[in-house]
Amino acid sequence: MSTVQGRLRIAVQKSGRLADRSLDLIRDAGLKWVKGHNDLLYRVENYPIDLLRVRDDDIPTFVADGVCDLGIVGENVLEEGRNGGANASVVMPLGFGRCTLKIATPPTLAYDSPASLDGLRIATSYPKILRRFLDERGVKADIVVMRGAVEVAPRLKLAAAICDLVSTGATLEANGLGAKDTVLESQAVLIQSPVAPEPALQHLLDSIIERMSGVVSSQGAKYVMLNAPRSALDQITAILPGAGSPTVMPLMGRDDAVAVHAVCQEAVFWETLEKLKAAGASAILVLPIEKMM
Ligand SMILES: Nc1ncnc2c1ncn2[C@@H]1O[C@H](COP(=O)(O)OP(=O)(O)OP(=O)(O)O)[C@@H](O)[C@H]1O
Ligand SMILES: O=P(O)(O)OC[C@H]1O[C@H](OP(=O)(O)OP(=O)(O)O)[C@H](O)[C@@H]1O
Ligand SMILES: [Mg+2]
Repeated sequence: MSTVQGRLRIAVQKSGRLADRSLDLIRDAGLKWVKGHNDLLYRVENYPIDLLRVRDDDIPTFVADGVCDLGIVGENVLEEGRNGGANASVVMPLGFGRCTLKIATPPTLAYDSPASLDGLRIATSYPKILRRFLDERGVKADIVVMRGAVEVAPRLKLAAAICDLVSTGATLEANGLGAKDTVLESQAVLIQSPVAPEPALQHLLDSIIERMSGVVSSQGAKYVMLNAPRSALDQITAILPGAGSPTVMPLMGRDDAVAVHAVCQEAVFWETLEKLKAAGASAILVLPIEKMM
């Protein structure tokens, strides 16, 4: 049973890289709140739901223990937080907060493969994930845990190499380190508690998940409308990126051409429009999609 009677709880990062995008997703799923005095808890006005704003490291535990029904957290934090007990399950990847946990080394260290780390010290904030990575490859290395500023460890001679999150690579570059092997690819995920909510809230929980799924799948998706010569229909539908079966409709007074409407799940670039045009398409419109279910 959820700990608060009559209300669902969603755990989100209070401040940091995932905070804004997590609230955007929840807002796009139709939830409304006003920021009150209580910084820890946002009370949703239009549904019996509270948003619990916490350090991201605490989110997997809150969700695993049933303190929260849902949570939004990076896969890196979720993996690092796994233990022997009941865990939160991943409902879906959310497409933001993408980063990679990588081994990085200074130029003075000869690195060919993880075996090059044998006998060395590696600094990281992700000791469990790194230990598993090394064990799977039979590499014996010491791990020194740092909560932040991991990239300074080689300069301070605290460690020979590091294992840290990378996205643009600017932090590594600024510290004279080079990215090597990938330990984990990560993005934000929606996680769900193994503890069921009280029965009266199950329907709301399912509906929030479905709405979030709709928001995520409509992100980047486009609605494309165009006119196509019948003779080029196969070629044109093949060019449309990530379109399932497009809708094909007659055009009034035209036997030789049809209107094609398609939902494209992948980005529609100018290059795609140029290819469509070259294949005979005309009157091409690309529209954003606000909601999808
Ligand atoms: N450079 C990055 N680019 C994209 N996503 C990142 C990057 N660094 C981290 N992330 C993702 O964002 C999550 C949150 O990062 P952030 O730096 O805000 O965490 P934090 O400092 O641990 O915050 P908290 O105070 O909540 O503990 C990370 O766990 C990771 O999933
Ligand atoms: O490859 P880059 O784009 O440079 O990003 C990588 C940096 O981003 C993260 O830290 P963040 O900036 O979130 O600060 P933190 O270490 O205080 O969490 C991560 O720990 C790296 O230091
Ligand atoms: Mg944290």
